[in-house]
Amino acid sequence: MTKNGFAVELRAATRTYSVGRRAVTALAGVDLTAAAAEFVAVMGPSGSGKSTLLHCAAGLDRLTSGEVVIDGVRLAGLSQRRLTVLRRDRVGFVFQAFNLLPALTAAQNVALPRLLARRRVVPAEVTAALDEVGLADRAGHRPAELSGGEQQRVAIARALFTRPAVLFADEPTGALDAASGREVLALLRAAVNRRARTVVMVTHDPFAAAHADRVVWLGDGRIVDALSGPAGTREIAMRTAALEETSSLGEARR
Ligand SMILES: Nc1ncnc2c1ncn2[C@@H]1O[C@H](COP(=O)(O)OP(=O)(O)OP(=O)(O)O)[C@@H](O)[C@H]1O
Repeated sequence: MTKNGFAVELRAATRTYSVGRRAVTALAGVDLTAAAAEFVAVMGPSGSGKSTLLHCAAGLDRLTSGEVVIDGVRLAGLSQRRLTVLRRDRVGFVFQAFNLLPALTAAQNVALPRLLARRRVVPAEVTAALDEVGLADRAGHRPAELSGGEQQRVAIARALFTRPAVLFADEPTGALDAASGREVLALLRAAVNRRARTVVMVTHDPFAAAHADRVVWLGDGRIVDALSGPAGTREIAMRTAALEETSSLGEARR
């Protein structure tokens, strides 16, 4: 944890892309922080900037202006090499499509980031990481031999294995059935409650967002609404519907 208690901070985060001669503003000055042991959900309509926010916050993409600080380290000041090291050591990422390596077993997938960092891997620790996601008995299975929910649980074990300051999750339940989605959300919640990890999750699903401590909504690259304190699925769904109505009215007027 940093002195100010934030695992991740975005300050006036702005990202524009050039598309031909046009500039597309994906993020237009976002201020967002996630405290240590906090679970933040990011919602908003398609194209509102959610993935861009997550990718910039995780150091997978660079801001055009503004700043990202992870665990007290400003990303802008880092060389490519140091950024890679910070991403490897301090950041976990879980994707909608699991992104496991198909040729490796569950255990090898979990151990891979540490092996790539040329760190020692203790087999018992890999087993413990898989045990924590309920898959100790699947350690030798390859992704094709696991269900989607099981693959995502391996991906979570892999992301948490380096004990990251922050775990970013991009629609982690988007490709899962309801029961598997619930298991994944319970694991993310447990990582916050039991391991004091910080989670920032992009989701379209109000039920998923209801697992967070705080929900923020993006619209046109800006934060347009926020709910602090745990909120129910209904409340989140109602706010989402209201914002989507406002944004489609805005589009119709343009
Ligand atoms: N690499 C890129 N080049 C050009 N434009 C981009 C790029 N990435 C994102 N954009 C644009 O930036 C805006 C925000 O995109 P982003 O993918 O962050 O939205 P999103 O909220 O994650 O959408 P979705 O829910 O559909 O995934 C969109 O207008 C998108 O077309």
